Amino acid sequence: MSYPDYGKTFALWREGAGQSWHDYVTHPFVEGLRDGSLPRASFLHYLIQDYVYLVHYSRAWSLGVIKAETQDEMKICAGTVHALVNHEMALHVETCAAAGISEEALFNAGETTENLAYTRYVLDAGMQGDFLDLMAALAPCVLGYGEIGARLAQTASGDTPYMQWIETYAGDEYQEVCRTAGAMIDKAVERRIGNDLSASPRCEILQARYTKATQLEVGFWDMGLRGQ
Ligand SMILES: Cc1ncc(C[n+]2csc(CCO)c2C)c(N)n1
Repeated sequence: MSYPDYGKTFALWREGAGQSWHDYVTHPFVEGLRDGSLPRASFLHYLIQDYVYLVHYSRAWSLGVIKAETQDEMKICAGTVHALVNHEMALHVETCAAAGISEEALFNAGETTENLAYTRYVLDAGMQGDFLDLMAALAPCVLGYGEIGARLAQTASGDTPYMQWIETYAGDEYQEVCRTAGAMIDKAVERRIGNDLSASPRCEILQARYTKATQLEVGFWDMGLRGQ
């Protein structure tokens, strides 16, 4: 099956991540969302951890504002921080509130090791490196959920209780976010490396960051499944 077009850097990194990418986007947790078999307790466990994830993930996009070299990069990073803190997290708060879990409980939830490993890895990639190192570690999250949403919208059972989750990521608004992020990454590569990333000495390390973040996404789904 084809995948969405989020630009040429995404296509290269996605291909380079190979089996890890496949494991991420077709994980049993994702299949459980698609066919509705995912236990509610697993979903809630995932959502609570994901709230904490988004706190640190927002910090990583804030680092993007610091590492940006153009106005366009700065605007997109600042806009993403705003969207995360004021909108994306609200979705988690709403769903958890309906299950009797308060925002304070979410903010103070104990962080699992898989969760901590992922976000601190991304932050460290950004602190050690430049804007591209940070983007390579951030990209699997943004673009992976876009690809997952687009696929699930076409194949999900009509009666899955997770349709709202699927529609959030499959919807035009989120797909546009992915295209904008993909185009911004292509421009950032062009500016710092030129038009042939695969021939650059930086290619290997950027790919390693992208692949590692992808594997940490797989670990995050595994963690979600354990919350049954
Ligand atoms: C573990 C984990 N990975 C990816 C996402 C997806 N995601 C995180 S922030 C965001 C908005 C755009 O930056 C999206 C789609 C998630 N929620 N949790």
